[in-house]
Amino acid sequence: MTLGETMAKHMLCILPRWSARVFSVELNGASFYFGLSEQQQNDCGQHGDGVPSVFSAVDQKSHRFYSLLVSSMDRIQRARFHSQLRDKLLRDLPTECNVSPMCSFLPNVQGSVISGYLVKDSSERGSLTEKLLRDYAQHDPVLVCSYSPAEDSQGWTQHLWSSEEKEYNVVSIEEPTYHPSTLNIINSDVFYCVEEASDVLKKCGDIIPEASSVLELLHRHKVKSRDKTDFPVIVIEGLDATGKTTLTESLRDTLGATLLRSPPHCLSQWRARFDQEPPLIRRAFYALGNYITAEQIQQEAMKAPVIVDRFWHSTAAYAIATAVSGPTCNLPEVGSELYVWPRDLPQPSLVILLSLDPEERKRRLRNRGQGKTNEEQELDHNQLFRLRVEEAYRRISGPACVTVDASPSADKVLQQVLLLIRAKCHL
Ligand SMILES: Nc1ncnc2c1ncn2[C@@H]1O[C@H](COP(=O)(O)OP(=O)(O)OP(=O)(O)O)[C@@H](O)[C@H]1O
Ligand SMILES: Nc1ccn([C@H]2C[C@H](O)[C@@H](COP(=O)(O)O)O2)c(=O)n1
Repeated sequence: MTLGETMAKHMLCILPRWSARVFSVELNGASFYFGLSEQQQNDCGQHGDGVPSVFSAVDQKSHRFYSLLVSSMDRIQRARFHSQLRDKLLRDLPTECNVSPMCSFLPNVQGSVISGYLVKDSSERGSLTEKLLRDYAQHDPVLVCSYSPAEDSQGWTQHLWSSEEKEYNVVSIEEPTYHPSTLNIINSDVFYCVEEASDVLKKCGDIIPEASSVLELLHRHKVKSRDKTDFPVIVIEGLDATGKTTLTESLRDTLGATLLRSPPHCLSQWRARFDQEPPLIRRAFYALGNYITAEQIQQEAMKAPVIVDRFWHSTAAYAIATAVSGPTCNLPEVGSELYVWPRDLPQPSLVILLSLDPEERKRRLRNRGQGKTNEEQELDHNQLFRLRVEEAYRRISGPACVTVDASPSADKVLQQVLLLIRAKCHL
């Protein structure tokens, strides 16, 4: 079957429910929603005040809009093509084109999100953009639509560039209860069992040879059981530069404990490689790192207390905060299943979250003067992202984290944490 035939078959699955789908565009930090209607109504109530604001401003009528939704059937291919598509659009389109993240989804239906981009073209040479996007529609796994002012000039029409060339009225809709970015988190951004994360890495063995090495290590470090360990296991969490390294090393020395970290040292050589990959693959790598660390914890906690620098709280909190955009109210609600600890990952005895005023954190980062990962730079530049990570940390349950103010001196923070450990773990 050719790529075109495979895509046509896949599109047939989407199209029957096309008009039930909602479209969401992320523009200047806000989400805009619109829907589709198949009926041709002359009634201006169809559009009128209800024209979705992405299209509503008068001057927008001189622009051309296009949407591209990634429609490959294979989810690894879909994840990789989604991140390549943005680079491709920014490289190929005239500079007057603006590219914003968009997606289409069935309201409140888990796993229904199809991601893509909205292109707003303000260039004089509209034909160039159109020619380019027609070429994408033919050769790439994307479903392309264009938008034009409706004939009654009251609203907008969506033209689907499939073999059917169907048209729909663009209609305004109410904001859905759940932000679409929360709908595809399970086993795409956050993994709730080892099999789901391993499955992702198994499927990318052909394109990422390092994936097989990670799986081999995982096989050698299989978690044996979830039985209670002889000695307590204490996890230290927090944003970068909140003092985790400083504290975990002091705890190791004071308690005569073993210090472990997630991802474990044995994965360090592949971390940078997986950090370049889209969230599906990157998060699966970190999820598996937790299972390898869990096996090391089980071994070591038979002999002495164990201190762990980052564990599942970090994996889930960063993944959820990245998947969701905008303010913290877009996060999955408190008590959501998305915050629940994986059933096959042994739980630590205590999780401490170090919290620090953003200005002091920046000061410590400056003083330390090391290079930063993209996500660390994002924490610096994007205060909404930082708030989402911190809030997601606090919402994770079973075990929930105990927040400790990390602004006093390193010794005071150590004493405070020792008090908590002695109270909770009877050390
Ligand atoms: N309580 C404290 N008061 C003042 N400075 C501190 C304190 N704890 C740590 N620091 C300093 O802040 C900087 C960051 O600390 P540290 O490396 O321990 O943070 P971290 O959370 O492990 O960071 P990362 O996650 O990026 O590795 C270091 O220069 C450290 O010496
Ligand atoms: N168990 C873990 C540990 C780390 N991560 C991710 C989250 C951030 O992107 C980054 C922070 O790690 P650091 O730079 O402090 O080593 O790594 C994770 O997902 N799970």
